[in-house]
Amino acid sequence: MSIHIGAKPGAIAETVLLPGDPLRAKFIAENFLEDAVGYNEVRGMYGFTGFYKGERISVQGTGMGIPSISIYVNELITQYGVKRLIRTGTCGSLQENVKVKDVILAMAVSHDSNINAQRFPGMTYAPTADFALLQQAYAAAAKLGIKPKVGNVLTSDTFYHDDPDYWKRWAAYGVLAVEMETAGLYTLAAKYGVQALTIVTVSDHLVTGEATTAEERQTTFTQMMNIALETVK
Ligand SMILES: O=P(O)(O)O[C@H]1O[C@H](CO)[C@@H](O)[C@H]1O
Ligand SMILES: O=c1cc[nH]c(=O)[nH]1
Repeated sequence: MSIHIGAKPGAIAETVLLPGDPLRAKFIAENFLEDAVGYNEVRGMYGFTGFYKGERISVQGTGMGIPSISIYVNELITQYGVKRLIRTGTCGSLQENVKVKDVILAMAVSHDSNINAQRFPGMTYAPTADFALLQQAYAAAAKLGIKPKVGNVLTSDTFYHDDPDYWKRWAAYGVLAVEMETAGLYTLAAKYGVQALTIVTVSDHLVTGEATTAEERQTTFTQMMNIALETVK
């Protein structure tokens, strides 16, 4: 057991899917994995291990924001030997041509994270996806008939910004969408020499104001799960 994950040694696979929402972790385990067994309920942050087409895979909720995902990613890598981490999350589109329910592969990530600002004082680190995983995910998506957007996303520490137009600067520089964890995930994966990729589905649109319901976010964004699972099978 680690401080925040109640799993026995060996109970977590080397490949882990990471949704922010623990109920999405449960949904993935129940609908996409065979013989899934729960290994964590600490803080209600569900974790399960099962099989997808014979490949042993775990799925672990991470909570929201870099501080929360960093706790799980640190413990998964350093205490459970996890080697491949794929975030399956939601995001807000910053571009007219990136529509609600589109899937994005985060090739790189911009951020306003104070955690990385403290980690690299006076310097700027550019967190990026693992190239092999990115390539495999793009190929897997093509085989599934899905054409994901690929590019730069924004990881923000803040969901409710004081300035409602804060995102427009990022949008002007081609950033596709905003979420809250990928900069932390990619930075820790680089630190520990393991593979990471973020696949996100657009749940709402900052340009048009469109939005999806919590239930849709939990249960209908299945393309990204299929891409993630086909990537690592
Ligand atoms: O749906 P998840 O994976 O939680 O991702 C997005 O949703 C949350 C905000 O509503 C943040 O965690 C953001 O990154
Ligand atoms: O972090 C997030 C996720 C979805 N939509 C947003 O605007 N931000």
